[in-house]
Amino acid sequence: MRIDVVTLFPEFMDQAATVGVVGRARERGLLALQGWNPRDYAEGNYRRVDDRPFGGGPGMVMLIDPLRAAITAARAAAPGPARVFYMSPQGRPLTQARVRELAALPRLILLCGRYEGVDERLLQAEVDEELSIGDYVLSGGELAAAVVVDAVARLQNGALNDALSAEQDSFEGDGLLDCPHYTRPVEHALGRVPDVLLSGNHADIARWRRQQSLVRTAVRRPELLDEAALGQADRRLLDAARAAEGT
Ligand SMILES: COc1ccccc1CNc1ccc(C(N)=O)cn1
Repeated sequence: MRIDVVTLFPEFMDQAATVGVVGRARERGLLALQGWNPRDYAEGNYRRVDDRPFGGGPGMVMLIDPLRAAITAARAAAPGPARVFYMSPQGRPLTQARVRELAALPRLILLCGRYEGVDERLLQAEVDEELSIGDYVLSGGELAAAVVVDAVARLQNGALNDALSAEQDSFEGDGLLDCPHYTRPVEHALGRVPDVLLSGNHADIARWRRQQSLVRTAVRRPELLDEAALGQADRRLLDAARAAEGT
């Protein structure tokens, strides 16, 4: 997979794209990443990339032409069509289901806005879809782009060794919250590891983890339960947990 990021601060992406799983995916040739700075395509000796908003109001708006030239250069840098996404609070909320769809695409171009945003004519002409990582406003789209890069990178085959298959088999794969995790020591001032996890009984462990995910989702994010594909066994686990809690 190739991701091109159009941003006034390409160095911003460097760290997020060098450490951990993303860095490893790049080393393994699973992900190619390149930044494109609109300022490199800005005309004039001030190399303007923004200007004042028509209609007045505070702040600045990013100019069409430097962005358009950067997007065109990014498109031309590799073969095949690329879908262009604009990171914006006005975008479609990002979910793991959507991340899985994005991770299957051969190419993404992520457009990062700064200031008050981008001239609407550029968005209409060049952007296929606006994406939001949540209902809040950041000073620029770069952090949102780094979130997308990380989320799709870890889904590339070979990026996560065995953890991804576990995730997809487990509940995050079908919309439930994750279960609690424990490691050494068994006994600690903060408490003891649940005995089932020490039992070596893989069926009991899987059942306990499923039940924990179901209960957590029911308590913290009940709206996710409605969308999750719960089986008969799931409902029994939830009922048993509620009976045990006396809730
Ligand atoms: C004032 O900033 C803007 C104004 C308009 C568009 C983009 C920006 C860049 N900022 C962003 C970008 C994305 C998200 C998100 N929720 O995904 C939050 N903020």
